[in-house]
Amino acid sequence: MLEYALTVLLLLINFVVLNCLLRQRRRKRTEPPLIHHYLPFIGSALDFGKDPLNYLMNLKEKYGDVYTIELAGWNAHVFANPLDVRNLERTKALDHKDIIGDFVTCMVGKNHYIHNNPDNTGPSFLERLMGRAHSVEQIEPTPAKISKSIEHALDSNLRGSMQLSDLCHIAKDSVVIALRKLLQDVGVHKGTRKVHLYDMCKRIIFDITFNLFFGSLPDPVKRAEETARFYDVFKIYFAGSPLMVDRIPVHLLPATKRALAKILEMIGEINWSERNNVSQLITDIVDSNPHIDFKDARARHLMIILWSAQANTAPALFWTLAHLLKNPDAKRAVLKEFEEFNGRYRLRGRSSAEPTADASWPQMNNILSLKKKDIDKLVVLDGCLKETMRLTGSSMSVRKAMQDTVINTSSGRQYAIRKGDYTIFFAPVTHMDHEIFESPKEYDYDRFLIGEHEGVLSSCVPSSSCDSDSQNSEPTQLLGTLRSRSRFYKAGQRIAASRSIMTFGFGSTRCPGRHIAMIEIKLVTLALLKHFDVKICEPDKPLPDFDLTHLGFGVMPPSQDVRVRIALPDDHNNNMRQAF
Ligand code: HEM
Repeated sequence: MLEYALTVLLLLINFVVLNCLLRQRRRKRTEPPLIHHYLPFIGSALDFGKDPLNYLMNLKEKYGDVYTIELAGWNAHVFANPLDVRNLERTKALDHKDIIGDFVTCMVGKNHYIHNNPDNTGPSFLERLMGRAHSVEQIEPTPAKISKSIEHALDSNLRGSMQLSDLCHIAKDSVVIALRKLLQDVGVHKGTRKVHLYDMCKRIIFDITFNLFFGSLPDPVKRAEETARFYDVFKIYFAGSPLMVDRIPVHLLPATKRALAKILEMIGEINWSERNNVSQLITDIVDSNPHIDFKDARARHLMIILWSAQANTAPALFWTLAHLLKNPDAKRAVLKEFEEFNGRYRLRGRSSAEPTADASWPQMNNILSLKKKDIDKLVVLDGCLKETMRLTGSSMSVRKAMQDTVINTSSGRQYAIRKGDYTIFFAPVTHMDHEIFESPKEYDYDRFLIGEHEGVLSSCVPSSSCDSDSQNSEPTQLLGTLRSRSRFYKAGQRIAASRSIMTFGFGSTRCPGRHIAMIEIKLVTLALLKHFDVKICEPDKPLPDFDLTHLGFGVMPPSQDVRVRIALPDDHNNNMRQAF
């Protein structure tokens, strides 16, 4: 009996080994160098997961700018030179729709597609959404039309400059209301309070995003209660979502599954007609199909928007603040620029936000009166955000070859790519490139600036004055001379600043929410650092490492939270009287 079992086992092992050998990919002459792995299917996944940047950089050193790895069953061609991004963008056969569709399907635990891919031979967008309850012909508008209108809604409402100005207008109220709610809840008006910075960023970004996109209840108390109810459920789902993206079946994550079901139910029950300022993006998505059966799919779609708008913005805000708090020169320069801007334009604003009953609480009129075009002028702040995006961005832009194709590289070589293969561009490979950025691991707040700034910044009136709330400083040459840096160089070739930071992906599919994300982060940063006294509790401790579970999504969250002390500035009341 034992002999029989052993023979079966040996046969089985032989079969598996033979199968793996036969299925092993063989490189064709025109294809990129192929890295062989000991573990079939898993391939590079373990090494990549441990230390992706070093793993890919070592391979680049050995094999050059383009090579092929097997990553958890995918044949992935890694492109490691930002000068090749333009060619990747231009290659029509490369597509991201299946990738996003797959990602979204993981996120909601069932088939759900954001784009209708005409090349898909499988069930279409609505067939998937509706579990085939209806044939495509029965549904009006058609799946392709709905998909198109959602794509259009994302594109026009998040990228158009008029629409962004409108969003910015609502966002500044949302920022002031969210900050006031959170900081008064922890008791900052009663004295210094210690809070966890990342936790605070997640709460603030949720409050802003939810009310900015989904609109808000007119009654401030009900608005706050509703936001808190949504956040309590959302945060459980959010914590489990990286595991869902890693394809852990949702039924193995009971808390996440319950939170997902609950949040979809809550979204489905929203009465849009009783809300103020529902964004055009959400209105367009809600209107994209009036069919009653679309309700569940619509809730899933809105949930994806809610998730996409938080997942990277919250960690990006955390790192922006953490780096500014760790680097007093950077913080001083940001506040100095804002003061000069205020001094020059004498910002005065009116809020649609309810005025606070507590007169000693900052009204933040200078934040409330900022317009998008004003924010665009704050180049030092913008430079700090870019530097943060560079240091913390881990986006992995993946495209699928929908047919056999050839990609040219900047070195003049051509590589054949097979239909069904993937191309990968991992942003940190560019962000940490010594040829493009000097000392790339360091935070250098003026890396993205050019102009005669050094003397001006360091000669800025003593730090206490730079930190003060005074609005009276005369404009100096600072605003006039500093500009955002528009290009970098690698191997003597120009790289546009937009391609030197790839945290938002690249090409036509670059994150549509990037502009509003930056606006939110800039508004919160200014409001918090300008109107409150914020300090890291343990200033000598280095900032935490990255939480690698979010690798490839965009911005990596911290592996640990950082405690900060927040208080109203000592001279708050005096300044308020002087300034307003
Ligand atoms: C710091 C903040 C953010 C970062 C780093 C970020 C990053 C990204 C990345 C890397 C992609 C994939 C792009 C590609 O495949 O090339 C993406 C897609 C997307 N992002 Fe963002 N994102 C941020 C904020 C937002 C916000 C605030 C929204 C608001 C709604 C948003 C909505 C989306 C959507 C809808 C997609 C899918 C686009 C499509 O496939 O058509 N993102 N984001």
